[in-house]
Amino acid sequence: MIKLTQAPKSGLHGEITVPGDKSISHRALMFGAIATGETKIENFLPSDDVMHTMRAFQDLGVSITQNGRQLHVVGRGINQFKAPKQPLDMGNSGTSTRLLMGLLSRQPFDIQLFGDESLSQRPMKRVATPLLQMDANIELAENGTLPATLHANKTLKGITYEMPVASAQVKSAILLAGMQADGVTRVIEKLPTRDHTERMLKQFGGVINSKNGVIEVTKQPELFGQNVIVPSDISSAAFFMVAGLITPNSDIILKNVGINPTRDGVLKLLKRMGASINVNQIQNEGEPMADIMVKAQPLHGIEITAEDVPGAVDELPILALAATQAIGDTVITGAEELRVKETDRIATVVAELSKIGADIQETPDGMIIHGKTPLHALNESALLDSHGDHRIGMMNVIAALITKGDVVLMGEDAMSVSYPGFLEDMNALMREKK
Ligand SMILES: O=C(O)C1=C[C@@H](OP(=O)(O)O)[C@@H](O)[C@H](O)C1
Ligand SMILES: C=C(OP(=O)(O)O)C(=O)O
Repeated sequence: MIKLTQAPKSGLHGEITVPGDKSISHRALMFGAIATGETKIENFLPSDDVMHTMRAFQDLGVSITQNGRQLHVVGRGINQFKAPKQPLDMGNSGTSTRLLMGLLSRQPFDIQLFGDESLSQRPMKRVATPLLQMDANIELAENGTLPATLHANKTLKGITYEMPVASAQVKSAILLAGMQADGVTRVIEKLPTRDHTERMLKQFGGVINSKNGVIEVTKQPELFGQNVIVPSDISSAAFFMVAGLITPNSDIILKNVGINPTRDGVLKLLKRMGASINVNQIQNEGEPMADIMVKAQPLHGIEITAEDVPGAVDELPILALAATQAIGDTVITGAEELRVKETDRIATVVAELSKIGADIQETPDGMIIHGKTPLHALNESALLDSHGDHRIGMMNVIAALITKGDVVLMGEDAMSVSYPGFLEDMNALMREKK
């Protein structure tokens, strides 16, 4: 349990570089492991989730050495792993689990995957269903969850799969299996989801075509080790963007943030709320990056609908906090995917922000937030809870900056799932302006 603090009257100031992107760090490890030759990863994110992916590959016989945020992977080539001696521990990480189910669906030995309590409740059939159609041999627990067994399997066949949910994890699992399958694998997306897998496959010398929502891949003969530079995670940066916008007198610069157009929904939505955010692009190739400048300013309520969700799916909790400080109503619909994340994020966002006086209602597929409401600890003191969910923990820390009264946070450890050092970076922005 930790005591949270309000921002100083002079606001938040300074320049920070948030850690590397979680989605890209997972994928860099995966492609490094199946490539031939060496892969160097710069600005790797050593967070709890990504470390579970790293240890899984070590259990599969891949040599990986870590030096802080630099990683060195000696690839084994596709289908060249060693049989692991024990079940692979996926911890809290949906991305590790779902992508590895696809990547490891054609190995000559059985592999078991298990996860923590939260991950063991999340739906895995969405990945197993298309993989079974590809002739993978996957067994899940009766209710379609972990633990999973990926049974030994020699062949996979390509399929055409129309995605029933907008999910980059499902798409990536199919593509990672499709790279090892006979024939063509085609994924059809109604709404675009993050395309880091597609971009990285190209960087590693693979061939993949994507046009008008149809992504096509065939068997990849060989991939080649690369130097990967991981941009800073826009999902982590989003907490400080909102902090800078809603905390009076603030101005913050966020360096080297990944602004892949399939991930930058938070910028688009904040701009729609009236924010003027300065985005100075510094790299255009591979994964685009920018320095982002935010200043405290007034916001107004907006409608966020299903089309907006995939590009900002992990940022909706912090956007809900921004909406409490926006004038007018913010109505979020088409966001039922939030119910199957680390927690039911519709329920946990509403529960937490209600504790500090937000006017917020839960709906089946989203929430309605009436702004602008001053936040204050009801009964002088508020006991906030991460519910074991990193993004809910960080949302609470940012909320406390503008909440009157005593605020404490339970379950703060969860934040290291995606952002080890979050509180230190937060504190650095709180130092009084010189
Ligand atoms: O592919 C990825 O790296 C991710 C995809 C998203 O999940 P879904 O595919 O379930 O939407 C996102 O919520 C998660 O944090 C990371
Ligand atoms: C949903 C998330 O991650 P994952 O699905 O990998 O657990 C997240 O990081 O917010």
